[in-house]
Amino acid sequence: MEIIYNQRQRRIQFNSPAQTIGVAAAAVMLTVGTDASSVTIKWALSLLLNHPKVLEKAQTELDAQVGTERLVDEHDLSNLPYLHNIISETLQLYPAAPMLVPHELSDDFHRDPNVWDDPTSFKPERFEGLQVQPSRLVPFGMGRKSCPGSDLAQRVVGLALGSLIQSFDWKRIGEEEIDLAEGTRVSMPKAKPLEKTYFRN
Ligand code: HEM
Repeated sequence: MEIIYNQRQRRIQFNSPAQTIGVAAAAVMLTVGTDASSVTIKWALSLLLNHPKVLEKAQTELDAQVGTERLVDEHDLSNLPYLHNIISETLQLYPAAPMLVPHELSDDFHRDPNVWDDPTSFKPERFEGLQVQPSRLVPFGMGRKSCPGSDLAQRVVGLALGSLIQSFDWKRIGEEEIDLAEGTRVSMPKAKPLEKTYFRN
């Protein structure tokens, strides 16, 4: 591909309209991919705030595997199965890019009671011992057109979520549970923004 910088007009040109469309589409996908990852982190934190015992278990795993002197890094991820289970369960319940998959027939495929026991409950334990590969999760799509960013997304979400769990003791502001209503953008954000109080002893 030939990319030309047009100095007078101060803009980058591609040598065909098809290339321009291709590069624009890639930029959109990268933006949507980044958005999907950050939306997934917010859903995971919201679910953890509503399930303090799961949060405590994740913190215990991080403290045992990584310790309290440093933040989680990429090499630790393979030793943090429970953190992965939380991410898998979050993606099953709130897949961050449902509107990217126009060829999916059922909008509730990720909560199918024929596939998942008690599908609407947040139970990361259901993935225990399953060795789930990110690319095999339905929220990343299936087959040849499945998400090429699934591995990256799992790492980014794992590192960000792990660091947030390590660094703060997350608590809800009051007794009331976090509202888990779904918004309507492409990456299915939370309808209501996540508010929280947090501290780490
Ligand atoms: C939690 C985060 C993410 C989720 C849930 C997600 C989900 C999806 C889904 C459902 C598709 C459509 C698959 C299909 O058509 O069957 C898709 C496509 C795609 N995703 Fe992701 N994605 C995420 C993160 C990312 C990241 C981080 C990147 C890249 C940096 C990325 C790049 C792409 C690209 C380029 C496509 C289009 C593939 C094609 O049409 O051939 N995604 N993603």
